[in-house]
Amino acid sequence: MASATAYGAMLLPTTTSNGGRCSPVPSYCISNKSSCINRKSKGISSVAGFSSSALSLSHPSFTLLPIPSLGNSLIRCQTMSTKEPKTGRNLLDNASNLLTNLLSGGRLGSMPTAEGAVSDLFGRPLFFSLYDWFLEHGSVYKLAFGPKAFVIVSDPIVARHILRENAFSYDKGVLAEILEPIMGKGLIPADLDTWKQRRRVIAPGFHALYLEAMVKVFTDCSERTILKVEKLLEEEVFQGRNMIELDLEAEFSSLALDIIGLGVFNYDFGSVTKESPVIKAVYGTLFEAEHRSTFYIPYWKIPLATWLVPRQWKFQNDLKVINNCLDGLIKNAKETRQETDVEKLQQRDYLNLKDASLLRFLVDMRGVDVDDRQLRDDLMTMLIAGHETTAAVLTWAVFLLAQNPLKIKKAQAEIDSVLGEGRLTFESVKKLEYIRLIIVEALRLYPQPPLLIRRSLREDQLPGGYKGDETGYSIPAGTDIFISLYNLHRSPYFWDKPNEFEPERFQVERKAEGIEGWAGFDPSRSPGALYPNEITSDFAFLPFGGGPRKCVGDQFALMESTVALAMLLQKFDVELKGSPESVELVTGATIHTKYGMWCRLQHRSNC
Ligand code: HEM
Repeated sequence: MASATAYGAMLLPTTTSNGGRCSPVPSYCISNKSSCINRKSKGISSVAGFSSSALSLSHPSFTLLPIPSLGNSLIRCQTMSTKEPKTGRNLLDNASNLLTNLLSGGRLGSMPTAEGAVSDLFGRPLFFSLYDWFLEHGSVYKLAFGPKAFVIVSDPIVARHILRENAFSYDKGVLAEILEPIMGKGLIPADLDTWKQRRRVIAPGFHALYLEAMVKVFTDCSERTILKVEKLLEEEVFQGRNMIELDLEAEFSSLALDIIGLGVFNYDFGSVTKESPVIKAVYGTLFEAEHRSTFYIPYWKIPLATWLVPRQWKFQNDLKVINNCLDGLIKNAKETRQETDVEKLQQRDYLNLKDASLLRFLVDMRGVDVDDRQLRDDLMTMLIAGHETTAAVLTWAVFLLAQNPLKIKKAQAEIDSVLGEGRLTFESVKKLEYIRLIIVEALRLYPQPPLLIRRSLREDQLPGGYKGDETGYSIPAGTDIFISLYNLHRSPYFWDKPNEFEPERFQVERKAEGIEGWAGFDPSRSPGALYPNEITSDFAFLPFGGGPRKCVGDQFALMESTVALAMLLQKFDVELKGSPESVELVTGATIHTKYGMWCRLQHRSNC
């Protein structure tokens, strides 16, 4: 995915980069959105070549702005500030920066300014530039880009102010504009009044017994993936080979789709093993959402575009297929409604319910007679929000692990001692501490989405943050802000060895050491939490955002990823098919690969 509009990205071409590490010569591959769409392939490539059909992913809660694609240098050596500053500015750049200052940038007063050149969008990944500018200008700076200015925030104190302390002075700006045609009044793009009503109803749906029941859904679905791999391996053994090559990103995408369908509306897409018109429509919709987020003009608003532009026509058809499917599920749930108080709903015997889904919970809640349209928007939002993000976390966790065989062994040793050959349960998730930390460390290095988007509804005074202006920065109403989770999670001020894959880091307290206004990282600050979060890190670690708009599905997604990864490593050894450098990255709402995460899998050698 890519850049700046719908998911925050609006208007920029996607850049791609190699995902390799420690290669001396960075090389960037820039391509337009459509060519950067992920490929979903079913099956294996036994030695070379892989077949693929189009797929794309996106978590709609966010997305990026004129965005950032990861520069390979970002990934390379997992460090970022390595490139020569760009010096040459062409006529277009100068004109565009002049416009910026005239039209909007000037209103941001004394804030440090990074002058983005329009040519940067094409010449180097903007994401890489955002990190460089952070190191150069500090953790709150103005990015003057063309006729627009954006404020880039890479500091926990400032992020806390925007997301929690003054949360209702901000909305999702351009992100909401792009997602509204797809998600209607779902939580992400909803207006404040609708959001308040629906959040109050949806959040209690992710209660403890529901999550416990979901662990069974996670294991059942992961088992299908494991069986599929086993079967493919068996076929290879017949041919005298003991390993297969598989695009794990595509497999995780199917797995996450099956899980979200069952968990949210009790619908089995069965996408691990088959294709269907509904599955195709889901991927088609995600593709369009991603395209919108990266295109220069809101072409979908052009009168008659729906009828005249073939891709718009297809998009409307895809939406219709999904909506029909969701409408059928809603109708069925309403016909079998058993109205119950929330407290009683939360105490149902979820492990033995035929339908433990969130839809059932929402429909059965007493006193909430929500119309079908709103329910459909809620389901669509969660389908999109919960799918690609989780698939991406698993993909990057495997990418990082595959480069650290010792950490794979350590993870497998934990799995053996907790599970042996046995089946995973809710109780075992609690014991799989190292696997859980691998998941959060993957989210630290590859946050999904890498940026959060906000627009100020009124004038505000941002804090200066660490090393910033002591008096802070005043911003006018209408300021577009990007909280760069990527910068925040790799900030040298808040993390030791920020670019290294070190799951163990979360076990150790990190004192604030003179950083005024930041409480440091302290695992004991959130007693009982299974995973580090924005509270334990005081907003230095924000993979699910923070404050009132924090992700509602965070525990669902974390447990899902923990289960899927543990079950994979319980059975198989995994390595990358090619070098890490050959994994090209594409960014947008989430960070994904250009051609898939091709891995070699074989039965474990050490069990
Ligand atoms: C690893 C997986 C996931 C990640 C990294 C993730 C990340 C996020 C982030 C960062 C936000 C906040 C966006 C903002 O402040 O602008 C968010 C919001 C949201 N997420 Fe997730 N998410 C994940 C999985 C899920 C799942 C599984 C669901 C539902 C089943 C879900 C549903 C939502 C919803 C509905 C919101 C909007 C909340 C609101 O505005 O009240 N997400 N997510």
